Amino acid sequence: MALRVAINGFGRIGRSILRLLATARRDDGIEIACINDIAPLDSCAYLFEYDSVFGPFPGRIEAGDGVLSVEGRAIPFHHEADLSRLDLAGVDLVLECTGRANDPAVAARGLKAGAGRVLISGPSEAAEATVVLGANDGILADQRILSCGSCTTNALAPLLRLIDGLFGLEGGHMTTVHCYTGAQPTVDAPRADPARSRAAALSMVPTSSSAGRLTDLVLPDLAGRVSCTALRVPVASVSAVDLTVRLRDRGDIDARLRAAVAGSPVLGWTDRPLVSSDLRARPESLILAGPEIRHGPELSRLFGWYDNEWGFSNRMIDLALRMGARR
Ligand SMILES: NC(=O)c1ccc[n+]([C@@H]2O[C@H](COP(=O)([O-])OP(=O)(O)OC[C@H]3O[C@@H](n4cnc5c(N)ncnc54)[C@H](O)[C@@H]3O)[C@@H](O)[C@H]2O)c1
Repeated sequence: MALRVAINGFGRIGRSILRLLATARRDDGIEIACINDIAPLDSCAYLFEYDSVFGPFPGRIEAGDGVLSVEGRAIPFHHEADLSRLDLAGVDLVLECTGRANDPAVAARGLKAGAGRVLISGPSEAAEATVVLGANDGILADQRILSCGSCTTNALAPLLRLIDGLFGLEGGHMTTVHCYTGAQPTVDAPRADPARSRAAALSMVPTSSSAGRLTDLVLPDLAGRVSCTALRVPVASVSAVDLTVRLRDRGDIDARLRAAVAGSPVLGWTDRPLVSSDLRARPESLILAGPEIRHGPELSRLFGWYDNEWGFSNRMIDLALRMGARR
């Protein structure tokens, strides 16, 4: 039986998930029961059809009378600020993509509405656990509210898990070279964090990353070994992990890493001299870039690309299916 899913918050991640479920992952056995957003249906339908990053939707989109129709498949579309006011009986899982579910009351709204479980598309202290595929998915049980972590945590944690197992990770530092997101303004505007108050497309913006805290949460045995920062750059799509590490065993790192990545469900590898736009719409959590890896006398520099929207949305679907399999 198909997994019945509701999407709450039809922004970059909510729309990417629906686009995936209507295209590359159409046959995954997920039925969209409904979508909810505080923005009007017409605006949401327009942004779903015309996407500045992924291009026009390759199919027919129609909207009207509370329904978003994707290639003739009608999806009820609600316009409700408080999800708990909807009737979600029969919905197995809410994909909570509003960015507001750090608040326990918001995170629980889907359950209050009658849905079976909630998967949050970002860090959340309200979640019973944070699960990152390829890093700590062994802890997946019958939790009712889960967080899928962040895009950067999904990129970094599986890599740390892997290199610690292969070489022994003594310590390191990661900078995510991150495209701008909707959390940054297009022109200077007041924000609590001064760095994030500056025009997103005009400067490289050094700022913080939640990936350090979340990676420690997801990989408690490695907690405290890798610090994290972010450099937000004037690019609209695709980010990179730039990781400098001290490894115990330094023998034949590239070849062993490349062989191990070949068996990973979430990590990839490239030997090509790529730039960020080449990685748009890649489904992996992280694609290691062989040509960018360097080894100094004491430290190694690993580098990988990730499409923070598309890769992460694929992980949301993967995790939803894993949660659904426990129904
Ligand atoms: N953009 C990324 O690359 C990315 C990657 C991984 C995780 N995330 C996380 O996913 C979450 C969403 O990010 P995004 O980039 O999609 O943001 P976004 O701003 O593009 O989308 C959020 C959507 O939620 C809607 N919304 C806000 N309040 C609502 C409410 N009360 N009820 C219903 N809808 C509501 C907004 O109208 C908007 O359409 C954030 O927690 C973010 O950290 C984002």
